[in-house]
Amino acid sequence: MSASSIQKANPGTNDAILQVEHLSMKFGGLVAIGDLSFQARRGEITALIGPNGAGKTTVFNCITGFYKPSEGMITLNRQDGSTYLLERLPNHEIPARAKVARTFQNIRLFSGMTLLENLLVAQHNKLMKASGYTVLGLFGFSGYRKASAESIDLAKHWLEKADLVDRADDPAGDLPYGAQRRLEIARAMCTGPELLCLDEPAAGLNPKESLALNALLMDIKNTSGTSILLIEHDMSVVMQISDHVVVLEYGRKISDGNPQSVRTDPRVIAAYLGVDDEEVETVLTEVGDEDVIEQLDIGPDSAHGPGTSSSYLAGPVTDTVGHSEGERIMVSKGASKAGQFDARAKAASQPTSLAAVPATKPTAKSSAARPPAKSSAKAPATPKTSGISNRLAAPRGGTADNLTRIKGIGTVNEQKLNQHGIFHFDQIAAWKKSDVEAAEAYLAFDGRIAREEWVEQAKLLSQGKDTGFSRRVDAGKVETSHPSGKTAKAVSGKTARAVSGKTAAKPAAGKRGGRK
Ligand SMILES: Nc1ncnc2c1ncn2[C@@H]1O[C@H](COP(=O)(O)OP(=O)(O)OP(=O)(O)O)[C@@H](O)[C@H]1O
Repeated sequence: MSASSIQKANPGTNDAILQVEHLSMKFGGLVAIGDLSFQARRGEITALIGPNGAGKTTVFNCITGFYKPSEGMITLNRQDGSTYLLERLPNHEIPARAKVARTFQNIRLFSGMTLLENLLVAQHNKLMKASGYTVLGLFGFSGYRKASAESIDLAKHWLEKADLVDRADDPAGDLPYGAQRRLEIARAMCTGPELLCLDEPAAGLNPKESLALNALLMDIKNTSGTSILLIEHDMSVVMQISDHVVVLEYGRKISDGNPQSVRTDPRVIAAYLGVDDEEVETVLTEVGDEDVIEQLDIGPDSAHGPGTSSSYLAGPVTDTVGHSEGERIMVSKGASKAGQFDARAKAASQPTSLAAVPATKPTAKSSAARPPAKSSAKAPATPKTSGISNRLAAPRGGTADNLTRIKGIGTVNEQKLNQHGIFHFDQIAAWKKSDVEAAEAYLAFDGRIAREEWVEQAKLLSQGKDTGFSRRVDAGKVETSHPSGKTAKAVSGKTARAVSGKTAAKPAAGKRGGRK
C-alpha cells in the first residue's frame, strides 16, 4: 500500500465516515458520474437513489474498488482515526483495511452451503490468520480453536439478528428470497465493516420481507456502530429508514438532504416521475412550494447539489458528450420517462411527493442506453390501435409536423402518435371525442388531452398560427425532437441546444413549463 493511501488523523474528529469529492467516472465517451460530491455520516443510513442508469452502482463500484474513478477522491475515515483514500487502495484491501463491505444487486451466496457455513466463509481471512497460514488449524492449535469458536459465535449472532438462526443448518439456496437477502447482509456484517454498502437490498421483496429488512438495517445502525450506504429503489425502505438521501440523475447530484426535504424536492419528483419539461410547472404547482419554483428558475443552491459552476447545469450526459453517429451512448431522459406514464397518471390523482412514486424501478436498465426518442418517419403498416381515425401510413411529403409544438405532447408522445399514423396538426384538429378517447387510452392519459386542448391547439397550428407554447418551442426553450421548430430532422431538443451552445443556460425565470 502506498503511503498516500493512508494518513493518520485524530480519532473521532471526523463525523463523515465517507467523503466523495468531485468523483467522475467515464466509460469511453459516456460520463456515468460527473463531478459528484457527497458525504455519508458516521452511524447513519445514507441512501443513494435515482432513476435507472443514474450512476448509483457505478458510485458503489468506485467506493468498493471495482472501478478506479476517472477523477475525484473517495475518503474513508475509520473510527480509529485512520483515513483511507479508497481510489488509491488495491481493491482487495478495501474490505480488510478500510473495513468497507458490500452486497450486490443479484444475490451472491454459496447456495449449496448452509447458512452457518456461508457466514464462516466470510470470516475465512480471520481464521487463516489464526492458523498462521499453516495446517496448525487441523491439529487443534489453541489460537485457531479460539478464533474458530469466536467465528461461530459471531455467525450465530448475525443469524439471530437476521431472524435466521432456526435455519442455520439449511442450505442457503433453500431460503425464501427475502431471507437470502438478509443472509447476505448478515454475511457482510461478519466481516466487521465500518461502512456497509448495500446495492438494492429490497429488490424483489414483498412488503413483509421489506419490513424485516428495515428492522435488520435499523438494528445494525442502532447496535453495531456500522454506517450504511444504501442504493434503493423502494421508497418505503428509503424514506422510513434513511437519515440522509442523495439523489442522482444522469450521474449528477440533483438533491441532497433529509428524506423529508428530498421527497418534496421538485427536481427529484420530476426525475422520478419522468415529467416532461412542459409539465414541470404543473408538478411544481402540485408540490405547492412557490419558493422552490422560484429557486428552480434561478438555479440550484449550494446546499442542494453542486454549485452553478459545476455539472448540474450541464444537464444530461447526452448534452455534453459527443460521439460519432451510430455509436452515441445515450442516457435519455425520454427513455426514463417512457415507462412511467402509468405511474404518472396514478400520481396525478395522489398528493405529489416521492411517497407516491411506485416502489418498482422506473424503467428497465436497457432503456438507459437507448437512442433519444425520434419522430418516426413512417408508421407501421398496420397500426394496432384502430380507435384513432384519420391515420396515415406515412407523413405527407415525407415530412411530419413538429407535434411537440402542442403543449402536452412531448417527444415520447410524439413518437407514439407517429407510430399510430398521426403526423400532422390537421389530423389532430379533426379528432372527434372518440379519437381523443382512443388516444388517451393509448397514451394512458385519462382526460388530459381534452384538458390540455390538444385539438384546439392543433386547429390553430394547422392554420399556420402560433400559440404561446409553440413560440417557446420554436425559440428552443422547450425540449423538442425538431431543432428548427416546425419540422426538420429529428434530434433530441437538449442535444440541439447543446449543439447551439446553449446547454449551460438554465431556462429563464418562469420559462419552465410556461402556459399556452
Ligand atoms: N462497465 C461499464 N461500461 C460502460 N458503461 C457502463 C458500465 N457500467 C455502467 N455503465 C453505464 O453507466 C451508466 C450508469 O450505470 P449504473 O449501473 O451505475 O446506473 P444505476 O443508477 O445503478 O442504474 P440501475 O438503477 O439500473 O442499477 C449507465 O448508462 C450504464 O450503462
